[in-house]
Amino acid sequence: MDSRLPQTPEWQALAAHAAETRNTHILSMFDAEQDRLANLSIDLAGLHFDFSKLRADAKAVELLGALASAANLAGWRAKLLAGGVVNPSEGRAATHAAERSANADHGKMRDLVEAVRGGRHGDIRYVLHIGIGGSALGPALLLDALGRKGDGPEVAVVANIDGVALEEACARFDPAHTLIVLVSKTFTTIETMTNAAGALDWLRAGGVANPVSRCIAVTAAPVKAEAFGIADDRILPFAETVGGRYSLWSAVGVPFALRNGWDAFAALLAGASAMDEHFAEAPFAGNAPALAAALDIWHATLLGAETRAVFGYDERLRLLPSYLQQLEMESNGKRVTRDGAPVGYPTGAITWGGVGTDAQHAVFQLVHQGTHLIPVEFLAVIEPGHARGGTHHRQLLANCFAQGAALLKGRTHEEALAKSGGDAALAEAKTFPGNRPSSTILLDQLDPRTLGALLAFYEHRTFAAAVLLGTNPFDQWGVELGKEMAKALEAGDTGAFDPSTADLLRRAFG
Ligand SMILES: O=P(O)(O)OC[C@H]1O[C@](O)(CO)[C@@H](O)[C@@H]1O
Repeated sequence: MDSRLPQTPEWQALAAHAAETRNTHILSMFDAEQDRLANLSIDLAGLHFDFSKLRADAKAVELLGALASAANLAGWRAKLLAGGVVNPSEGRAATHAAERSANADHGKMRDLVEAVRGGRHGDIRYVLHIGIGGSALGPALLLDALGRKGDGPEVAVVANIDGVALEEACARFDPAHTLIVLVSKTFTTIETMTNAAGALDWLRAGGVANPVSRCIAVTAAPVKAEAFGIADDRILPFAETVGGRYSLWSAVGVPFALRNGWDAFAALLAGASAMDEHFAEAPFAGNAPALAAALDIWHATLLGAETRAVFGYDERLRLLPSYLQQLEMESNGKRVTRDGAPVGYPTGAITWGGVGTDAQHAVFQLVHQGTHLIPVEFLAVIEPGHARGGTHHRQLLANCFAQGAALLKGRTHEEALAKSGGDAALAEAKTFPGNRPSSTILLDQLDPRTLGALLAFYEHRTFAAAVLLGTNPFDQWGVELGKEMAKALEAGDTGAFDPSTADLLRRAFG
């Protein structure tokens, strides 16, 4: 019995099975389970999920299914999708899926997007999107992945309070032709409000007489945006129940719609909606977000993998790891259950990653031969994102698939010896343990629809993991303390701080 885990039969059965099989070779699972590949593969909405190279056998999947039933995943999922309270610490629903349903009302956003793109707000060639966290990472990913296909204004996303970020973006743009989109759910975030003031100064200095008339606000606090001086017809509200890191489907996605047009934004929502339907209806073993979440917990909580790595073998997905870091770590980096009881077991893994093939030449040494257990997720797109011919793309995909195969198979000492002229020490250095878990997500193409489905998959996977862990994925109290302390520090309050912090403050501020 594992005393750190909940004392329920489902968790204890999982713990016992994990103890028995933690070193079972994944290749032997392929031998023992005739239909392993088919059982652990799911196809939907232009995405192919292959979980067969993860280190979980058929029994583990069955026990995870029992855990999902005991945790009432179906009930929580229904509650989420019906707009029930799934965020108890804030007494709120989480209505991001409603933003992409047939009933969502994006009329005001659409009118504004079409007016700007149609030239009815002047000759707008540039958009400065100012926002941070969930008010930046999703839009930045969409624009980086798909923006080069857009024909609307060029967009720069400015997040950091470091003035370098704003200065760099402004240097690219002409104030006479720039629209500012201020995105903040609360409309109080210090970074966004500071950058907003800086951007207005830049417009003013560039000869724009009434800079605030060049702003659009996207917020769940429209009264604050009005107080900032923004006219009602330029305020795009979204619901309090849409969490920042789940908000790109709401008006927070406006810069992508401005760049790529309304049809592209609608296709993004349609792809996400297809994933919502799948999540709502597919039984556990064939439900991509639910199964992925359960397998995440198997590796993180039961096998003790502290991190999980994500590598998109596609330049257009280079911002995916930072987007997922917020989605997964702000959601599932929790130390108490939704009832407020401390958990005694690992919750969300640390998400990190990069882009392939670059990462192979940087961090893969540790992934292949280091001492940590790291489930790796590979993403690749069958249709190339460029017109430079097949060589680039064949090599890109071959490298992606080779990494998963190498992590799985490894290289034995004997094989390494043959490559080391009989030098045993060298052979040991050249040995790869193998049996390292990975999953692969293969996209037919990267377009708004498939990207929408992919991001909705990650959202539901994050939610499903929280349900299995018994935690609340929709609050983020852990970001508050540092914010409060920064305010006090900035105001020069050295007294309340430890000697090291007080010294740093003296050195920097005098
Ligand atoms: O949209 P806002 O209110 O400016 O908040 C930005 C981000 O700050 C956070 O609250 C964390 O500090 C995120 O959850 C959020 O996405």
